[in-house]
Amino acid sequence: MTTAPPGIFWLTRDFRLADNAALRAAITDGPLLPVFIIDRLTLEQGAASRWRLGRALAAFDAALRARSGGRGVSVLRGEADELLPVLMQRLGARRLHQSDWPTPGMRALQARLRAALRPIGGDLVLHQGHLLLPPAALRNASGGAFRVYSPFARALRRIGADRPAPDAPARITGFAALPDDPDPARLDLAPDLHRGRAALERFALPAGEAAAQARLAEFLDRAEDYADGRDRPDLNVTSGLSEHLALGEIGPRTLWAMAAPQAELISGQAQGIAKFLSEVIWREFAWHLLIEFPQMTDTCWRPEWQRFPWQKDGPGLTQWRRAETGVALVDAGLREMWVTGRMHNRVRMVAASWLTKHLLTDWRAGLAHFADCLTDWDPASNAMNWQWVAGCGPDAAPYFRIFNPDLQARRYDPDAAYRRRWLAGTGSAGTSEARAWLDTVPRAWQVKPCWQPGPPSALSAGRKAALAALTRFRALRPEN
Ligand SMILES: Cc1cc2nc3c(=O)[nH]c(=O)nc-3n(C[C@H](O)[C@H](O)[C@H](O)COP(=O)(O)OP(=O)(O)OC[C@H]3O[C@@H](n4cnc5c(N)ncnc54)[C@H](O)[C@@H]3O)c2cc1C
Repeated sequence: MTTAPPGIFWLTRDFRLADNAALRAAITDGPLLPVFIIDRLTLEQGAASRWRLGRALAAFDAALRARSGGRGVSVLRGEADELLPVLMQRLGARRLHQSDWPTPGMRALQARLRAALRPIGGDLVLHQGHLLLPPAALRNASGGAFRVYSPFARALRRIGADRPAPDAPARITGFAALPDDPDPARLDLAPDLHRGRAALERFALPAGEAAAQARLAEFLDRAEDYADGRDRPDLNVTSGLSEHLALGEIGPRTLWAMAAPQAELISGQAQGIAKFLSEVIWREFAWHLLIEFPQMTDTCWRPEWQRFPWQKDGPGLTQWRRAETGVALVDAGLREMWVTGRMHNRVRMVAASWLTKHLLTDWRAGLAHFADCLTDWDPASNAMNWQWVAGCGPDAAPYFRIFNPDLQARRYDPDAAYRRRWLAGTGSAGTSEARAWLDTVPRAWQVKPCWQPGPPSALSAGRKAALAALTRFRALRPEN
């Protein structure tokens, strides 16, 4: 008896059953064989994001097994362009389905894979799922890509993002597991997680598609506070959906389809949900920019900024990485990120501004640290936001916009609850969050058990030095 060839679904960042065109297409090709590959691109990702990816994979595997008579994801180690052609030839499969994840590294890999498939008559079929709309659907009046957020957002709203998102298939016929298949639930994708996994595990939010949908529903019920409260790190106001979106545990289309009608129907929620959707459009904007300008992750969007004399290294950067700058809001945020893999957006902006403006340090050093520590790491959002804060990105903050972290703290953390949570130290007033940070930092850092503020003059001196350097640079390059 010959076995029918499988429908191969190459999982990358789309750990969901619903709203997954690649999965659907694979199912129509034959019994489903979902394959995840631990390749160079996976291993190059930051440790926290890899750790989170492992949880997404395990949750997806469990959800899939529940619908396919126990058949889960096959995990391979190696390079996709070497493994997949051999696998397809062996199993007689012609097509390989993937949800497109349009990073520069993935684009290069897809090109190599296509070249390797050609001689055997195989084909890589890309499906949309990571974005609301493909870049070709959103062009400015001259047919080019938008470089400014507001017209981009207006165009997206005009076209509308509310396409129907297909449900998860009720039952799936699975293909037999591959020999020597490791169990996704037992895989450790981040053995090099240098702060240990205890803290991340303790503070982790539930992973997986069901958790993502529940989180969205729970957020929509309390969205009325979002417009006014989203900048407050001391409150639980934002959705916390970024990890789920980054890993494709929920598709942006599903999110839009669930949220947008509520913005119109439920009085009191409308403003909050509209603001929330405008943030989701920032994510979309970041990806459209990355597709247009793949160098964005390591090259200044504005070419003249390539010459800015950033500090590359030094004690300021080390203190910043170790959350010992002496600036309360900055250190609190960096500690939160170290321990939980998350950091509130307002605090990300202030921490990034401190590094790039007060310390005049290269935004790429900050981007790399965030990429290593964030569980919601997203190459497009990370790069766009770092460039925005540093002033060298598209539609960026003006060069003279230098956040005053103390003013920001007073405004957005008015009772100092957030700062206390992360900086309280080990004494009787210590919080479990602050202790968790002390427990997880490497001994070699020799951090002090009690957080100490830096000299108040650092704020004004840093601001003055930054303004002077930025003004000098601007005078040299008036096109800035
Ligand atoms: C320097 C810096 C680096 C960042 N790096 C990342 C990153 O690696 N991954 C990431 O997902 N976000 C990044 N952000 C954006 C933002 O901080 C997070 O998306 C947000 O904090 C996630 O929390 P939330 O899901 O509760 O957001 P909510 O306020 O509930 O927003 C809903 C969704 O909108 C999107 N969103 C919100 N704000 C932004 C924004 N400024 N830019 C792009 N999309 C946004 C996210 O997908 C988010 O989940 C970065 C911001 C800064 C300033």
